[in-house]
Parts: sequence; C-alpha cells; structure tokens
Amino acid sequence: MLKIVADNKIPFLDGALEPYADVCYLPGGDISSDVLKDTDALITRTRTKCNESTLSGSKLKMITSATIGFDHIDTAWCEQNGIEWTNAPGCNSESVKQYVGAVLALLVLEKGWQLKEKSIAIVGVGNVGSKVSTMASALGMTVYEVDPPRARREKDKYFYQLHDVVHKADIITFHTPLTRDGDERTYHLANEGLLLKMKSDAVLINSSRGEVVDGNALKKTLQNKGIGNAVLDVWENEPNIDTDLLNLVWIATPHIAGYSQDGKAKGTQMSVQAISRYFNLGIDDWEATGIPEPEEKLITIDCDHLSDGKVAALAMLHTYHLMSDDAALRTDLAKFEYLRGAYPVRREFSAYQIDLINGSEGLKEKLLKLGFSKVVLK
Ligand SMILES: NC(=O)c1ccc[n+]([C@@H]2O[C@H](COP(=O)([O-])OP(=O)(O)OC[C@H]3O[C@@H](n4cnc5c(N)ncnc54)[C@H](O)[C@@H]3O)[C@@H](O)[C@H]2O)c1
Ligand SMILES: O=C(O)[C@H](O)[C@H](O)COP(=O)(O)O
Repeated sequence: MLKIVADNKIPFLDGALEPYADVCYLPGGDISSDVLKDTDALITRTRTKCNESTLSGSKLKMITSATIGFDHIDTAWCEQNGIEWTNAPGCNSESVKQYVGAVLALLVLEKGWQLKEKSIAIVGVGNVGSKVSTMASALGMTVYEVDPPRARREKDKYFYQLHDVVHKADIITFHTPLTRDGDERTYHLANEGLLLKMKSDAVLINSSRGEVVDGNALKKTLQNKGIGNAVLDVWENEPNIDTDLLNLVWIATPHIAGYSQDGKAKGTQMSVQAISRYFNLGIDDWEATGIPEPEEKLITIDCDHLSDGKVAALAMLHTYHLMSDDAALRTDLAKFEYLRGAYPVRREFSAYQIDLINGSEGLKEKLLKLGFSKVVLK
C-alpha cells in the first residue's frame, strides 16, 4: 500500500487519503530520513527542511507542500534525485491581503492616516502582491508595483524600480519569495542602504520571509528613528526571534499572515489533488470540507459622519483582530510555534456580508473590490 507521511499541523487532511494509503501524521520537526525510509509521498509545511540530510536514503517519489513558499525544499536536490515536488501557489494570498488590509485599517483608525494621500510600494507582485495592489487602489492609494522578474518577462506592463520609489513611498510591503542567488535574489533585499533611503515616517511591512529584511539593519534604523514603524509577521531565525527587534516594531506576529481557514483549506486541497494526480488516485477534484463559519458573519456599519476610508477600515478589522495576534506573541515569545499550531479560526473577507446604513453606491463598489462578497445598502 502507498505510504504517506504528513505534517500533523495541516488541517482538513484527516481522512482524505486514508482510503488509498497508509497515512502517518507527525510533527514537522520530527520528519527525518529515518521516518521517510519507506515512504512514497510527503505532505509538508515550512517546518520540515526537505534537503539531502532529510531525504537521502528515502524512497520518496513526491513531496507536496501545502504552502506557497518553498525555500524549505532543496528543489535542485529533489530534481537530481527524481523526487517530484509541488507547492500551493495562491492558496493563502487572500489571507495575506487581509493581514496587510488590517495594517492599513489600523493606520487609518489609530494613526489618523488618510489613505488617499498615501503611497505604497509593493515589492513582489505575484499572487499576494497583485491582491494587495488591487486593495490599495480600491482604497485610493498611489501604488508602485516593483517586480524585476515580471518586468523582464512582461514588456507591456509597467513596473517601478525599488530604488526609484524607496524615498517616496509611505509604506513598503514585501511579498517576494526568499532567494539567495542571482541578481534578483531577495536575501536582505531590505538592507541598511535601502532602509536609510526610506522616508522617516514610512512604514515597512514584511510578511514574506524573515531573511528578506536584514533584522540588524532594521533594528538600527528603528533605534535611530530612520523610519516611522515596522510590522513584522516573519523573522530571521524563527522561532528564536530577536527580542530587541520585537520590542522596536509596532506590530509583531508569529508568521500567521497566511493562516486564514480559507487559505489553509486551499493549501491542503492543492496538496491532496497533486498526490492524486501523481499516483492516479482518482480524487483530482477533492475539496476540503468543514471550514468553520465566522463568529459574526454580518457586519453592520452606520456610515453617517464616517469617511469611506474609515468604513473600509472598520469592515476589515471586524474580520481580523490583528492586534490580538500581536498581543499573544508579546505575552510569551517562547510560544511562537505554539501560537501557530493553535491558531484561532480566521475567515477571509469573502465569508462576510456588510450591511451599510446611510452608505452610497460608490462605497458599496469599493467594498466589493476589497473582496467582501455581499454588500447591502440599508
Ligand atoms: N507570512 C505568511 O504567512 C506568508 C503567506 C504567503 C506567502 N508568504 C511568502 O510571501 C511570498 C510571496 O507569496 P506569493 O503567493 O505572492 O508568491 P508568488 O510566487 O505568487 O509571487 C512572488 C512574486 O515575487 C516576485 N519577485 C521575485 N524576486 C523578486 C525581487 N527580487 N524583487 C521583487 N519581486 C520579486 C516574483 O516575480 C513574483 O511575482 C512567498 O514566497 C512566501 O515566502 C508568506
Ligand atoms: O509560504 C507560505 O505559504 C506561508 O508562509 C505559510 O503561512 C507557511 O505556513 P507553515 O507551513 O509554516 O505552517
């Protein structure tokens, strides 16, 4: 019988593959070469380093990661050794968009920002960056899209260069993969030189990979008040993160930007379907079921005396209490992995309906553009 090892923190998976395989669920950190010796397929997350030391001697035919990022997989080694690998592009892009949306909402409600007067540089315009771009445009922001690999490939679309916009963007948000080689590598893309060029009141957001931002340089910049604020969901050396850096950033979360239930379900679904295709299991259209409903599915807002920006901010924060994630991490840094494993139910904008009292058609259109599935003028 087919033997599959799966990370035990991948939700919605239980039962999906059991009719076709012997499935063994293990903590990501316990998946070793010993465990994989007689395994055909591995369903993984970022917490298992899939490299020579974990994989050699195994009879693995395929690895599928229920994540978009695949810097935990030594893809060259897999390819040289005949191991097929897949990831889950786009699975959690709406979730990361929601995370960035919550940051924008807090800038409006807590820092008094008028987003229409602000600009955002989006570094990496793939699945996540494109959605952040649409959201920021819907909120009236000036958007600078930066993506050198796409700029090379897509001659008919305009992309900005990071060095041309770094000094004028009010927000710089990173959505690139972590890459360490080549001219377009992203390791320490935000280095001291770049941080020094940012506006002194600008906000840096990193929800890509910790190593895309040089943590020591960011610490120095924040200590010298070189930028206004930083928001970090990802960190160098997770889960052993730099406490001094954490104490300097405005919002600190334990790598959960992509942790909506919707995103998790899609990641699992893409993994199961990939296994089915590879081993001809006949469940190529398998879908995750049992996604819990949000606690308060209906958002009612009286728009009287509220700007459109404030209404959007209230709606976005209703779906996601970002500051609860920040508070939980600050309470006990040692719980970084625990908080990820026990993450509460979060649903994306599309799971909600908004009822607007005293709202306008224009505002309704904007909220629909943000991704809310139903907006009703009352
Ligand atoms: N914090 C989280 O929970 C979370 C969730 C999802 C994704 N991520 C991270 O965010 C990354 C982006 O996610 P995605 O789904 O948009 O991936 P994606 O692969 O769809 O998009 C990445 C984009 O970055 C661009 N890029 C590559 N090198 C670049 C460079 N040097 N400068 C600018 N752009 C560059 C690519 O051309 C591509 O368009 C993932 O690789 C992952 O590491 C984190
Ligand atoms: O790359 C991704 O998809 C995200 O970073 C994702 O949130 C990682 O989740 P993990 O595998 O660490 O649970």
